[in-house]
Amino acid sequence: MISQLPTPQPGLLVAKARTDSTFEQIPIMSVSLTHFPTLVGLRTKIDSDFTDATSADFAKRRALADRIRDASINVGFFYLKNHTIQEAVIADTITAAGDFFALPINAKLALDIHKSTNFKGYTALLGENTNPEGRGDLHEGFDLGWEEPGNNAMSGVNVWPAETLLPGFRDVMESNKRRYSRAAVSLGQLLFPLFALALDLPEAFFNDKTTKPAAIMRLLHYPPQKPAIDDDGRVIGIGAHTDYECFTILWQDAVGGLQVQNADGKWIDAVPVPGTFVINLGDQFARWTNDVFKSTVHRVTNRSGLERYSIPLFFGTDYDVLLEPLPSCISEDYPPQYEVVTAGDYVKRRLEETYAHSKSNGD
Ligand SMILES: O=C(O)CCC(=O)C(=O)O
Ligand SMILES: [Fe+2]
Repeated sequence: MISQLPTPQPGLLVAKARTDSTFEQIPIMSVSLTHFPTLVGLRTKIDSDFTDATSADFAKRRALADRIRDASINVGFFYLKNHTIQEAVIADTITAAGDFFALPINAKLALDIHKSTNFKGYTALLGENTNPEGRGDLHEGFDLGWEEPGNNAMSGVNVWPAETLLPGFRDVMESNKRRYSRAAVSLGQLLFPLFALALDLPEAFFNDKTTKPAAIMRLLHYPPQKPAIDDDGRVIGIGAHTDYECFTILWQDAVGGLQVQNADGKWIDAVPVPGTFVINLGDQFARWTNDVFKSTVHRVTNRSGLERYSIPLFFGTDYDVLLEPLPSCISEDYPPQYEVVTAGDYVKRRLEETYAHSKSNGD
């Protein structure tokens, strides 16, 4: 495979990186998508207080990218507001998710993710074990992706409940007007140039590496956790983990429970901030940046007594892109930390590990 990296600027970012990520708060960024008219289903929102992610003024884009770099180096998480995904699209998606999870268990298990060859479908309570030291995660999920032709492990068709069983569910997830995933993928495509700038790369650096949005979307439902179920601390909503792709766009409801671990091991609450998404970096970026950008450990424990819903959408690069450390993230004193693998092989391996412990469910 041919290396796609630009001319080396050895060590540049290593020098800028602070590695003592002892953050106590998660920063809030704003993007205003005033120059992004092609997005389907999005409202254009103008807020002059905020730097425009697609401003014609490079200095504004640079300033936003600098803040994103700071968050990426020191926290690995930030909130994004002024994202312009319509509240109605989010609301429709969450209502449909609630209806799906309210189906009888057998109807859901008919779509068990273990039956799928491309990691699509339903994950039962305790079906996933995100932290290998855990005993299973106390959430159920439904995974879908982009049905674009492809020949890799994650591409291919989605699975759906019968229309008679759950009228309108597929339409909400797929129709252009109501589709959350399309809007969120567009938002992700807006973020890639900012991340490139944050890495002192040409803004178009990721364009030819993200030609098929390798985006997996999940509907997640966390029932309230009773104390008894967590006696040994090994069953929580989602066990401590890092995400696998470049970054995640996460919508969370107002219930709370997401926590992010800083370098002291302290768990910082990612409290729900109305009107925002949580953006967090994943392992693909950590590998590309030789850990200069942090793929920060996080978990969810839902002790609210309420049902919690969230929608993560994971953005990776195309399957065959090599996760090579950027020259700016290597120095003589700081050599490459990871073996070079393709983005797709990495994600596939992590997905297989995540579901391995419940494999017999789908047989
Ligand atoms: O539900 C959440 O808030 C987080 C979900 C998550 O971390 C994941 O799916 O990787
Ligand atoms: Fe995660």
